[in-house]
Amino acid sequence: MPETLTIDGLSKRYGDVIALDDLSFDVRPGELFGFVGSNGAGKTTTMRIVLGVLSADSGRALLGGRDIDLDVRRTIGYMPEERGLYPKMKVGAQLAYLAELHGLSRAEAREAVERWTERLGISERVGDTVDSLSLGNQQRVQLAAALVHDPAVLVLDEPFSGLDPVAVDVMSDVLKEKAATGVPVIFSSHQLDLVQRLCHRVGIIGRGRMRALGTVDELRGSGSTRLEVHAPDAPVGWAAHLDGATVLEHREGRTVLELAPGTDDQTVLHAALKTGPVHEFSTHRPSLTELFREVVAA
Ligand SMILES: Nc1ncnc2c1ncn2[C@@H]1O[C@H](COP(=O)(O)OP(=O)(O)OP(=O)(O)O)[C@@H](O)[C@H]1O
Repeated sequence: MPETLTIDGLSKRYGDVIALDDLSFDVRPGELFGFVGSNGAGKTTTMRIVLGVLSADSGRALLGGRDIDLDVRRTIGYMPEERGLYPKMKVGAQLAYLAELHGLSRAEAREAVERWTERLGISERVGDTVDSLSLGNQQRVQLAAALVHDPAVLVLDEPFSGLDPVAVDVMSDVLKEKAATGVPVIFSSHQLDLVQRLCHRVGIIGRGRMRALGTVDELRGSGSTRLEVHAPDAPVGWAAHLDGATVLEHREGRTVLELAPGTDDQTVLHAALKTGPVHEFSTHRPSLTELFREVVAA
């Protein structure tokens, strides 16, 4: 039965560095959750604590309300940032070994290795050692390693970094499919266009705290809205006194305004129409990348 992954008040210091500061969020069954943040924001630290390879100073990680002990940990599919494959071992043997380590019988392991190497486009490489593969193919093997034991939750640290566009598509499809079966999937990434396209919800972490959390639409709707108005007869200062609107630029009848959350854009349109014809009136919602910059700079 699919279960929720809960991060509950995690704090972690390394000496004077506060890596995590009372961090809480959850990843729900069937959800693709994008975990984004600047370098050093605390993503890897969080994921390592979830896996139990690092201990928190305080707070807990839970799966289905249960502490993540050794038994629960075996049900997690994990792709560590530093990757974790044995370079001299053959791909097929390594994946089968990992599957058996997670409790599959030999026959089940063989079947799972065949299925996932086929799905991830590396079936011709099962007899090769990991270190003879390109980095992108090693990453596909790493994803196969996270999947062969049919995990109850997927925790992936930068699974998309260094992949070619075809591999990005394969990785995206596999993550979507896993989520569609009810598995909670969390992955970190700096590729925000990809996160925007793929994820149900996104958490932006900064200096160890969750700075923004929600669906992509919620996040983009919560930021400031920009409006571009082309009113050729509008004099300079026509929008200077509109409540909730800040003029960012005014040039040759084109005005770019930033609207505070909750400001009605129709008020701006009425004001523009009072100056003469309005040839263009368009809203521009911030992309996840623009929003990220705002949140991180705050
Ligand atoms: N073993 C360690 N010893 C000391 N400080 C550490 C250690 N591991 C992480 N840190 C510090 O903890 C903070 C969080 O690091 P973390 O690796 O979790 O960030 P991240 O969000 O994964 O970054 P990136 O996007 O660069 O991978 C950083 O300031 C980092 O320098």
